[in-house]
Amino acid sequence: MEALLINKHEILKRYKPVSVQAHKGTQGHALIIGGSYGKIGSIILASKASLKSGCGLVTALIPKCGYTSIQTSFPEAMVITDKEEAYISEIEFEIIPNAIAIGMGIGQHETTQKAFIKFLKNNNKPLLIDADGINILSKNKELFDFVSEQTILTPHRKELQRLIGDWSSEEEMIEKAARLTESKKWIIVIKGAPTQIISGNAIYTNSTGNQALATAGSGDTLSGIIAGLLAQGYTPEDAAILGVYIHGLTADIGSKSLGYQAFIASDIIENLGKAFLSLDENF
Ligand SMILES: NC(=O)C1=CN([C@@H]2O[C@H](COP(=O)(O)OP(=O)(O)OC[C@H]3O[C@@H](n4cnc5c(N)ncnc54)[C@H](O)[C@@H]3O)[C@@H](O)[C@H]2O)[C@@H](O)CC1
Ligand SMILES: Nc1ncnc2c1ncn2[C@@H]1O[C@H](COP(=O)(O)OP(=O)(O)O)[C@@H](O)[C@H]1O
Ligand SMILES: [Mg+2]
Repeated sequence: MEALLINKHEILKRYKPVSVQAHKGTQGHALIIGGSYGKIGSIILASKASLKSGCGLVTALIPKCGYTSIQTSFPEAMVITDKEEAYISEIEFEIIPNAIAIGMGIGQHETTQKAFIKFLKNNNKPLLIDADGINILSKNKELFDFVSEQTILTPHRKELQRLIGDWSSEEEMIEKAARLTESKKWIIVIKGAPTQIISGNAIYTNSTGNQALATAGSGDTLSGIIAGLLAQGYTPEDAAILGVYIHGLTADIGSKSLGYQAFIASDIIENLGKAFLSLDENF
């Protein structure tokens, strides 16, 4: 496998500044699906992160319990609510999204699992699967055939272990993950310190980020960033690489004033502007 470092040089090959002629239609529409009672925050974080990563529109598909909190805390998002109060029971939408992120906070209720399976069998949009979406895949491996090529999976190491089984070394972990990406043509973002991305026959190691990111919701936020980039038309590989880099850069920037303890996932979102501006300086 080719081993590459994700540094600014690598990023500037892939990054596209926003066109002067842009309007919200050209910037793409991200659909963020997930949340369950007590975990609506994961979708608020992911939705906000997607819009602040430059997509033009974002819609959140959540259970009814989350409606008021998301519309109040993040009025820019449009919202579709499930008929169920506490969990998602069906995944249906009229909108035509450019990219979808699913799984954050979604839980593993039997009905949610059935809805997720039906969604996978019908989806044809660029897709990111995170968190409980990955856990449902791990429990239903026959679903792998319905996860199309170029789908981005963003497991932390525990989620990865559920997906590919245990490993006795870092090399074995990479080998097992690479076997899966080779056969399914997925892109796997192994979140960690540092994060590594396996795509095609390459493994990319991120050069940004720090322990400020060891905080609830930082992965949900990364899923939103990558979905926002996917919606803008970045290829899945570029969206994953750029998303991981920018996500880590917000912590490098933000922890300078906040330190490591007080930096929380919302600070990732607050520092997205500075992170993108550091790339624009080169254009
Ligand atoms: N505010 C919210 O609504 C939040 C919702 N969340 C959602 O909560 C659900 C559960 O996510 P969790 O990741 O907490 O649950 P998991 O059960 O997947 O992971 C937690 C367990 O995995 C271990 N673990 C976590 N990260 C690890 C790493 N990098 N390396 C090794 N072990 C690791 C922990 O020690 C713990 O034992 C997900 O759907 C997630 O999206 C969380 O993201 C937290 C915030
Ligand atoms: N010590 C660390 N150094 C760099 N990145 C970290 C560190 N700890 C956590 N992260 C990053 O924070 C994110 C955690 O993701 P995840 O566990 O899914 O969070 P959550 O599910 O709570 O949103 C990942 O992107 C991971 O790479
Ligand atoms: Mg997570």
